[in-house]
Amino acid sequence: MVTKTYDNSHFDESTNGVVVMVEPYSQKQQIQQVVYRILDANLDRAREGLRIIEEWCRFGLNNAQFALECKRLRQELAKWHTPELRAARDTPGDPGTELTHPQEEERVSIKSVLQANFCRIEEALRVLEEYSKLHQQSMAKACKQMRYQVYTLESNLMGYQRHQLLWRSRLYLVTSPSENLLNNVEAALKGGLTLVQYRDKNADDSLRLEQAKKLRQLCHIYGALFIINDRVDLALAVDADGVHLGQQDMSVTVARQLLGSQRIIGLSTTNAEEMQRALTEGADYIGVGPVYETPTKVGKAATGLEYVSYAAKNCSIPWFAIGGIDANNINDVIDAGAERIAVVRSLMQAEQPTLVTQYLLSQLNRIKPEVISH
Ligand SMILES: Cc1ncc(COP(=O)(O)OP(=O)(O)O)c(N)n1
Ligand SMILES: Cc1nc(C(=O)O)sc1CCOP(=O)(O)O
Ligand SMILES: [Mg+2]
Repeated sequence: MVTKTYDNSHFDESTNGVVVMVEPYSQKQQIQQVVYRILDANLDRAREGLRIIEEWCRFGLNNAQFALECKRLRQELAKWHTPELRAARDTPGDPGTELTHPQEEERVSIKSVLQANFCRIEEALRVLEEYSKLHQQSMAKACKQMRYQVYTLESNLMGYQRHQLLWRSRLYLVTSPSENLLNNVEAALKGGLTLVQYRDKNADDSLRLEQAKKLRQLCHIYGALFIINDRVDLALAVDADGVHLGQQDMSVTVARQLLGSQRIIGLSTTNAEEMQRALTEGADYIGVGPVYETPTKVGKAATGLEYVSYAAKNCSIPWFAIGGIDANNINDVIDAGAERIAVVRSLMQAEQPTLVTQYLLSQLNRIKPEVISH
């Protein structure tokens, strides 16, 4: 005789009212409810994350293409969010609503908001893919496809943001070894700097790696781009925004194969021929110089302002005049046609890098914004 009772027991006339155990059926139903709750929660999670990204694409970037892709994905998810899944919701009984992670509270920039939400969507889609295998195979397949579409969206959007910021950047700080490296760079970032290159020709790799990681983090906090001089491997190791190459370094073509299209590749040029090669090989920006002879790059002859004027007329990608530029001669360089400059000593040896950054930017910003285009 069965004496145990179960929630999903039923009255069976054939046994004269004796309670019949239907445990296998009951368990199956309970598991189905759990699966439905998981699907319901993760459909919401993925859609919320997409909405957050969509708002930035729409209002922050004014980019209809990215915004539409987010909307399309949200709508596709909505199709799978059926009433039976919604009916399984039990928010008061969900212990997860109380759990937060400290990182959820930390959002230092738009980039970190976007990255956190892409991560959230991708995780949710992975959960949906796995659990919907217990519910509906076609849903599992669709979620897998959507996950790959979100990876593509992430890569395209993050790359787009990088390139937008590159085009908007007018002042570029190339660092030199300094005991005050981080403080100096931070002071310049406080002045509005948006582009930083880590350059140390002599340090050990372990020190380079340590400093590059710290600088990347700092730039990330201030929403600035972080580029590594010479070394593609280091750029990848610290997840930098890109690399700056010289004529003697690895070619742009090979660097592009290693870094992909979303990261930035810059190339030094000293003449029209090198500029043309940089354009043909697909560099994202070039250095134009040395405009003046400089102790920072001993032995490299100055190109003078003529090459600056040539770049102003012929270069279709962002270019930075570099070499011996400071607060005293910046207006000569601007008058020759420069819209963007790169400096080492002017900021690394400044007593007040914030003020010097603000001054240099104020001079560069006198150039009409419509001149700088993408
Ligand atoms: C913005 C910018 N322009 C030029 C250079 C010089 O690069 P390169 O010729 O490779 O010389 P090193 O900097 O490696 O000594 C640069 N770093 N940045
Ligand atoms: C690193 C570098 N590259 C140059 C080039 O012309 O390719 S000039 C340069 C040094 C620029 O330093 P400063 O601002 O102190 O003169
Ligand atoms: Mg180099």
